[in-house]
Amino acid sequence: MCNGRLNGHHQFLKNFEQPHLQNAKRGQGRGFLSADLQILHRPTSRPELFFLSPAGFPELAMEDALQSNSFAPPSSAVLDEGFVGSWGRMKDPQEGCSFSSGQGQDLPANDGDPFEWVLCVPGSKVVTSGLNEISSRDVVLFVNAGGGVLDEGSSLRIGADSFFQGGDVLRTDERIVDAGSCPTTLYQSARFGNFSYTFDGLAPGRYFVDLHFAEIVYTNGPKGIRVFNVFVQEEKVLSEIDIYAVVGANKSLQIVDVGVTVSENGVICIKFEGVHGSPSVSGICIRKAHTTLAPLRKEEHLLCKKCTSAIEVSPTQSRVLNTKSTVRYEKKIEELQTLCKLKTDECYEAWMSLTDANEKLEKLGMELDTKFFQAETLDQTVRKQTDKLKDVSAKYEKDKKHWAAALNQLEAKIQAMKKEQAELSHDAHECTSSIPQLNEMVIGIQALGKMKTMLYKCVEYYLSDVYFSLVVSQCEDLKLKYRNIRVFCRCRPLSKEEVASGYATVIDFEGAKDGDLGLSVAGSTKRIFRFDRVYAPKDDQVNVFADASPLVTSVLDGYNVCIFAYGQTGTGKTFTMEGTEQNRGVNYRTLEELFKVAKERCETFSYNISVSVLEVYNEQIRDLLATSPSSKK
Ligand SMILES: Nc1ncnc2c1ncn2[C@@H]1O[C@H](COP(=O)(O)OP(=O)(O)OP(=O)(O)O)[C@@H](O)[C@H]1O
Repeated sequence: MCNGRLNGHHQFLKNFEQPHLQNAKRGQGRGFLSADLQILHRPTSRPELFFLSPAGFPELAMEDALQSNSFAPPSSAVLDEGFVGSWGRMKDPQEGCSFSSGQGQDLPANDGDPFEWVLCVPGSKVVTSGLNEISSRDVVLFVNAGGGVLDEGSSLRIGADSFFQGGDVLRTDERIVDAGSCPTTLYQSARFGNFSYTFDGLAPGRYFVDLHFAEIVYTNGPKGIRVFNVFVQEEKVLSEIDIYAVVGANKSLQIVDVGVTVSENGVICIKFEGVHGSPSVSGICIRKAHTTLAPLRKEEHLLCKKCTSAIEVSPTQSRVLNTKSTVRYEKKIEELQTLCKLKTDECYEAWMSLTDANEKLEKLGMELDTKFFQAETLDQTVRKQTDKLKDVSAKYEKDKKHWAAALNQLEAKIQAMKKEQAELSHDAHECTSSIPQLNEMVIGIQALGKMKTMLYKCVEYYLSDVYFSLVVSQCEDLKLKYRNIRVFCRCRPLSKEEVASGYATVIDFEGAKDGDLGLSVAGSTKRIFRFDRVYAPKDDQVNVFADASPLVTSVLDGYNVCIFAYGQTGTGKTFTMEGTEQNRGVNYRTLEELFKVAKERCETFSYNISVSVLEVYNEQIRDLLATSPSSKK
């Protein structure tokens, strides 16, 4: 914003004598209308122009002012203590003009803020672009903070870091620029952290302290990352210094001529206090002040944070600034108090909300515990069930193996039985075809036909002894010859008509289960007839077929079988063989059994079944299924 010191000793007028200012004074540049204009130019990479006019601020053509290269930068500028007038400021012409102005002691401000200042001891100054040669004669002590001895052939000898308490060491190999007469290596090391220096053994008197800084860690900033205060003999000499903000990284920054008085104890104590981040220092130089210092004027030095210029202000200006600062800080305090109340309210609300949330959380925690317990119980149950399942699975696997083995054995047995059956079947066929007595069997059947006649006679003549003996003897004879012939006797119950007519049964079924049939005729002794089996009236169709069914299986095994019913008219032949639809007789049941067994054996045997229906009547055979009358016989 402004360059050099405004020392308030009428140099204002002196500067007016300088050629470049005279040019401006004379208004030789286009648009300079006021003869009382003072132009201060800061020779930095970001040029800014600072205009002062004790007799009212002129209307300037800013572009003209910027384009005017006729003036050289002054080494210092002046602001008179009694200065009453106008000021103006113009920033960075490369980025476009911005302009502000003010009146009288209302010095140029930075964005409306009166001063952002960091240097606060009288007499000291900031050097940002290298220090002029330091006279080694004046140097009492020079330490390289964080580093070793620096000689480098110059007359100035810088000692190794000492007299410090606390802190750590920083180093860099980066190149340091703008070190001036000091060796650049001085700035390549630093002491940082929580530290202080106590220099002792000094003769009482006045000294100057120079502080050397460089930002070698946060080389990309940002601003504000390392801000700190410096105290010399408990007096704050630097307030909120931000090295990076002032000079950037790897560049020297020096605060020189910090005046200090050493008392009888011979000690200079320098303390560093971090505001943001850790403080750091690269070097400390203590020089003897040879001249008797004039009594300190109550002036203050200000440093613009943006342009790093040191500004020396008078007590009057300082008072104005202090008042403004006080007002500003009071306003800020008020704002902060309001903000604080707001935050307190917010905190209370947040606290209430937190309490509520805690209660809910506690409740949820209890629910969680319950759920956890339930889950544990379920887990145990599941584990038990799993164990049981494992047992069952193991048992199942064992049984499976057992039954698989048993099945294999059974299959082997079945195979063996099938083979045996096939052999037997084969044998049976051979046997059937080679039965030598087949003709005799036919004769036997014919004999049975004769028996029919005899039985008729038996029944008609109430079974006379002669016939009966004949039948019995012939039966015995047939039994001996043909053991496969069985004779069953079935006696039907008396019909309703017979009962109504007063008939009574003459048959005694006492020995029926042994195959004996007794006839009780009045006036004569009881006669016994023997059969393979006798069916009483109470025996039904199922009982009768139970004895016939094994013969059916014999048929499918290859044997010839003949079942026929024989008897007097009305004795129940048709009922026994055919039966009724609801109560099937032997014929139907035989066919059912035939098909059933044939189906069971279908994988082993294939059967052809044919049916013929014949009527034998009066020695005549008639085909009941014949379609034409001629083929009936
Ligand atoms: N066991 C029985 N139980 C009940 N009723 C029977 C029984 N046997 C036969 N009957 C009945 O007796 C009657 C005569 O029977 P069925 O017609 O079967 O005799 P049949 O010997 O065939 O006669 P035919 O030689 O004249 O044809 C029929 O009404 C029949 O229902």
